[in-house]
Amino acid sequence: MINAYTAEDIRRLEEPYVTAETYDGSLMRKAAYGLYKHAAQLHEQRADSRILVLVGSGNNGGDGLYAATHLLADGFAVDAVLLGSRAHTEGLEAYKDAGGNLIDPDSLDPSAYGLIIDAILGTGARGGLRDEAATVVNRLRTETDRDILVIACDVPSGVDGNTGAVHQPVLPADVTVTFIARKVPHLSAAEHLCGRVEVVELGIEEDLAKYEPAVSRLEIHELRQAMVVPGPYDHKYTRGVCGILTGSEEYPGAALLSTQACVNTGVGMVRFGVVGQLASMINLRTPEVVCFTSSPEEQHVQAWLAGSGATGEARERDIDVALAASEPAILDAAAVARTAQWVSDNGVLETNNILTPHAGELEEFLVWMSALSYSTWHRVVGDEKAPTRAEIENDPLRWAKVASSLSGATVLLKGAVTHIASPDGKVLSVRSDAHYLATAGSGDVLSGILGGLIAQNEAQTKPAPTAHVAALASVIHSNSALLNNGGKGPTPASAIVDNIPTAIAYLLG
Ligand SMILES: NC(=O)C1=CN([C@@H]2O[C@H](COP(=O)(O)OP(=O)(O)OC[C@H]3O[C@@H](n4cnc5c(N)ncnc54)[C@H](O)[C@@H]3O)[C@@H](O)[C@H]2O)[C@@H](O)CC1
Ligand SMILES: [K+]
Repeated sequence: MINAYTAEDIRRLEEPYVTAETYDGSLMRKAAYGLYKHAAQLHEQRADSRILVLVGSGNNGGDGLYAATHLLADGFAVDAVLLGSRAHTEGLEAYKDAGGNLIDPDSLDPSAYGLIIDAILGTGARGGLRDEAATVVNRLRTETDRDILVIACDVPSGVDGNTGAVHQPVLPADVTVTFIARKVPHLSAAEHLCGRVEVVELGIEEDLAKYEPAVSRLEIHELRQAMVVPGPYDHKYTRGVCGILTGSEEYPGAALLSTQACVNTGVGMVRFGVVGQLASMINLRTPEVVCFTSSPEEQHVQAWLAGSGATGEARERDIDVALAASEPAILDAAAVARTAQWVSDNGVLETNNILTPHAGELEEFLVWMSALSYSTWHRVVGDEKAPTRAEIENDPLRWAKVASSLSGATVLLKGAVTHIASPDGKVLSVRSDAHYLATAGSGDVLSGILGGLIAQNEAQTKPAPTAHVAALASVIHSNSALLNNGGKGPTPASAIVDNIPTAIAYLLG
């Protein structure tokens, strides 16, 4: 498991060391040395060009100035621009003593540089870049699209170290060098702005045990543990049965995609609750699916999937059956908002149920929760109003956690970085580089994969933790898209579905 902590917790961890009477500045020296080493290595790709260091007023700028001092000693051509109201005194002195050059922001010529060290704001930032710093970064942003590499010190400046919220303008980094441990932005909303993350240890990492990670990422061996692989004595019922109540006459595609995605996970059987004319369509596309027309309560399944493309009264009843069932349910699309009403009438769900909203659906869910379950809302959120979609997108970690806490269910909040929050407060994230995934139908495929994987786990005596299975589903979804032309071209939902078996085979190694 790879863990990330809030900037606040890391500051708390450092505090006793940096405020000790005997403190000799060694933490910053180690941090700056690590930054310098990575900068020198990255600069190899831009040999013969100059290095520009953007320096802010705090210790992040101090790291930048000390790293620049090391680079000067190695003979690199370095310029620094001071962009804060002041600069780290000893760092600036060391830089000047080494013959370091300070340049005026107005006379900055971006074309001279092959590498920028972004040391304007770190974990002490409040809000985004302002004034001259914002102007300079805005100018450089257009250049970095072309040919300048960027190394961020701790976090790309303008990114919130506690939440990952992005306050533009931000220089997207090729590499981010952070200290002690990853911070929230490195595994959350701002991850795509951080580039490759390098952690430099400062010798006080043992103290991390005193802090809870804010967000974690599963490694490949942990993902594999959540995958149920059949053995010689398995048969279709030991492999899990997933009951699917998706699609409608209005949206038949959601039913086609979710059932086929589920079948492609290797689940023992998919039972599909028919509405209208869906049976023939489903069976033409995926003959493996077993359709039923009786009440879902009469079916024996290990997991339910409901909500995707579900409109009309029959599907509304189906969503309520899935919510009330003792088996775990994947509650997608229309079922997300319905869950808010159900929870206010019946109390919270079990952890093994999974809500799978995108930010817009989560907004709707939270608006309903704040209106229908006000006392619970107040206990969890306080006096704050329900967030807008934009606010959720800027702090997905927090709002996924809130939704999980309010509903009792596991919440998988979809995005380029997907967050999976459990009611115990733990959050996993999954990064996807398959940006072509953002198309209609893609979510139906994810819900189908999730239904298949949950059903397979539930058929075991010891199922993997729900959040781990959700993370696995998200990874398989993204990898299935990447398998389509390496993710470099469009990946319609149908193409993702077709790649699921191969993505699973690759993941299992
Ligand atoms: N505490 C330590 O000993 C260590 C700190 N380290 C570095 O120090 C950084 C944290 O240092 P600081 O606490 O000084 O914080 P920062 O360097 O992030 O900056 C804080 C300074 O910027 C100002 N500021 C805050 N928000 C601003 C905004 N939006 N626009 C303009 N100015 C703003 C503040 O008034 C303050 O002067 C870390 O990110 C890391 O790079 C490392 O050297 C490791 C050791
Ligand atoms: K920075």
